[in-house]
Amino acid sequence: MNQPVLATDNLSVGYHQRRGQSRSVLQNLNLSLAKGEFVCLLGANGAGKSTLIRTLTHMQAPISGSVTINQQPLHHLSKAQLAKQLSVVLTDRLQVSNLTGYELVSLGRMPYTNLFGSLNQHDHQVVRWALHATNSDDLAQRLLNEMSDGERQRIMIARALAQEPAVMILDEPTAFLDLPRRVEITSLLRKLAHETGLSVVMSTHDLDLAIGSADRLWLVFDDGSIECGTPEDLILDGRLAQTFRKSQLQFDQQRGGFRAQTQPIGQVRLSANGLHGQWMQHALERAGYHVLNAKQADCPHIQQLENDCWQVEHQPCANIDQVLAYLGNI
Ligand SMILES: Nc1ncnc2c1ncn2[C@@H]1O[C@H](COP(=O)(O)OP(=O)(O)OP(=O)(O)O)[C@@H](O)[C@H]1O
Repeated sequence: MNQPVLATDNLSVGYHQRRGQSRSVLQNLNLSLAKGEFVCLLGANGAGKSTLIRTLTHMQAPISGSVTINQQPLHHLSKAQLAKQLSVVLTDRLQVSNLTGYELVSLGRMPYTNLFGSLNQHDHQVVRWALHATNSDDLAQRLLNEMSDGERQRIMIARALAQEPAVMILDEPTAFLDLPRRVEITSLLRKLAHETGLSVVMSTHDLDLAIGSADRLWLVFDDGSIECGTPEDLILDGRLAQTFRKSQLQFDQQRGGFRAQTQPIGQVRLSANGLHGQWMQHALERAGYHVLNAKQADCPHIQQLENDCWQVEHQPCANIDQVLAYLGNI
């Protein structure tokens, strides 16, 4: 395997307390991030994601162990050297200001500019490239305080990209966004990783998006460890379900999502296929039924006649709503 771009060696992260004591939140981490890899960091609230991100980005000292970037320990790098290797996008609602998008992205060139911060031709080229790569050309002349949260997040990613780092680390970049914008930002980060060779770690609570787009997940467990793997391996071997086992949720291995753990209100048998069949199953489970497809079950049988045309026992139903209503009256 190629050398990792970012790696941790027996890293423990946490907080120093009074009287020289320390409280570690995550321990003995040996993480590695490859070139061009897109990783999502997942874990329950308070699991330690932000603490890890602050430590990986040198904003907080480790309790023990070390972090290296391109084989160099973080603490050996000057601020400017580190900024050329690593850029950070934090959770906090972005501070609105009267800078234009272009001016903000230009700030990403600070590690490369002279004392006065003047940009040369190459710097301007990189700024324009970063704007373009994040689909933000149209934001260049717009004021930050006139942008939506999604637009501001894109421009913050462009600023981080203008640093031309090897690694970009983002703490919940999709936290304040609606679903289409969350999908847009996640796809953008994945694309940047795969097309430009940037290595990206983003923490998120968007399980579906993480499963659907990350090359690997870093899963934070409540014992302070982190398990790494492809989303599919972590689903199949049950580790993803285990991460959130304390919450009253059940992980659905088939669909790759969590469901509230509830007692089923009854059993039904479903004979259906295709898209309509999938959504019928979804509706039945949402309504609280345990759905079987085995023939032996002695329970109401829902049969698909064609697309959204159903028969429950001998009752024809024209849509899912009618099936649920009929079942409710049996
Ligand atoms: N400044 C601090 N001093 C001491 N303990 C802290 C500090 N900040 C966070 N913690 C504790 O460290 C643990 C991990 O917090 P952290 O914010 O890293 O979790 P998280 O996974 O990012 O949570 P969330 O998903 O809610 O953002 C928590 O128990 C938290 O209370």
